[in-house]
Amino acid sequence: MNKVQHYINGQFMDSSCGEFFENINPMNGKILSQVALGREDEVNAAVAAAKAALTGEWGQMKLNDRIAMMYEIANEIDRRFDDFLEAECLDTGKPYSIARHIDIPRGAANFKVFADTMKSHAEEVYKADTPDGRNMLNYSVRKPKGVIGVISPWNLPLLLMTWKVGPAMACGNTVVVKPSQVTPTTTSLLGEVMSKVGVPAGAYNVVQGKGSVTGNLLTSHKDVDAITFTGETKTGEMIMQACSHGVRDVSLELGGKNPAIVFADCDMEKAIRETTRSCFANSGQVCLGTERVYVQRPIFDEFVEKLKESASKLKLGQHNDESVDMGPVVSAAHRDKVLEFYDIAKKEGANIILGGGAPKMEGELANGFFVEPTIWTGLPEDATVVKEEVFGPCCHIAPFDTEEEVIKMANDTNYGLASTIFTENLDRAHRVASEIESGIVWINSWFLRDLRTPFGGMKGSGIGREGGHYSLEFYTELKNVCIKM
Ligand SMILES: O=C(O)C(=O)/C=C/C=C/O
Repeated sequence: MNKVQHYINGQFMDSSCGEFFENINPMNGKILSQVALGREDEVNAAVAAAKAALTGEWGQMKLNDRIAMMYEIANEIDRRFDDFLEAECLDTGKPYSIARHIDIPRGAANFKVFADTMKSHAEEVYKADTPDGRNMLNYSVRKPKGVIGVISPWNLPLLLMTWKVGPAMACGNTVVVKPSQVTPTTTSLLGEVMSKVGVPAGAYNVVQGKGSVTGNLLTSHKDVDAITFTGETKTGEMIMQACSHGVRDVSLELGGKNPAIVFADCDMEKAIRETTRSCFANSGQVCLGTERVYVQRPIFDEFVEKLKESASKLKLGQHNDESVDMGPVVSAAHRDKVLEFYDIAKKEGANIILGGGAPKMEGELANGFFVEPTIWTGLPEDATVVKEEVFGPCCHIAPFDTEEEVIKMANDTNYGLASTIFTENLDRAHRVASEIESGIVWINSWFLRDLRTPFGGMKGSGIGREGGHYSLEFYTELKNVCIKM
């Protein structure tokens, strides 16, 4: 049986308690591997190794050498592309067709983009008069924050973990990563990359385990200088509380209930294609995904019919079948949660345009955690699946008449992460984009990413922005130095 171990101080190891937990394959419910269960000993060892590395070989490394090492890590991820692809798809159930183009390429890109940022980033310098007729020069310098706790989610495990580890390490920090218990493998695989590249021991550490135990130990550890987390809003609130002890910085990218706004003057083919992606890609398990669709009344019936037709063509199946569009959701627990929302929608009187349950799968996939792509209409704006994040392959479509009305509906949520707008009237596109309360707005597109842009949510969707120099703001301490001349 495969084992997934901790990676601490440059070494793979089991837990001192000798305990493991099972990693389950979402495609068939079978055991994939035994995963070391991290507890106090492992968290303490990982944090101690990370802290020591700050003053050891890693902390003393010259900037250019560290930048070069970031590129080497990216190149090694590329060299082991197929290993990362297989590991990620087996852990998550996502098909090659998604992981090959999104998850794994971003694993490498997330190191390269921050190596580039470190090379080109300029700091501010100000020259000013002083009261005694002389001058002063003020300049700022950045120092790494120290030991960064990284708690990464199960929907895009490698992408979202390296979206934090890349900038953190590029800025000279050390990291202790606690991946989700349901998707442990690629964090340990990245440990093999770090060893291969010769990253000094202690710079990158992984403690496997359960959020309620290992995660809590990490976020409350006094030698962890800052925490970055992507995941559910409730968990984010708890992590923020833990960080208040010792006044430690926290970066949170949390949940969303993202609206798509489709105007009657849209390019219908584009709107259908992009909304099919934003609702159903990755089995709807994308924080940026769409779960509310607002369509201007004159095209409402046509849009519903065409989205139903598009979604009904999605092929569910095995991760390594290149023709498969959608796999299972990540775990039995998440499958049950999504199906519970499906039942609630039915009870609250939804028109079920498509899906609404679990599909009949053949062979060993019959034990997989599959749910049907689902489309509802006819629910009021205060319905459960219109207000709460399902995080599954589903959406509710509602009609609207005026721009003012739809902006109000779109903003009537505790979240504020992402939104999409479909219109060929660019004045309207920019006008509506400026009114929508979300950190990210895509116009006539979805999940197009320039990694230098500010990425993050407002309201209950999080705190802080990641990407380009925005990540530097979080992963460094900024110091101002003033010289009198
Ligand atoms: O594209 C990104 O950088 C990113 O963070 C994606 C997040 C998706 C969350 O589910």
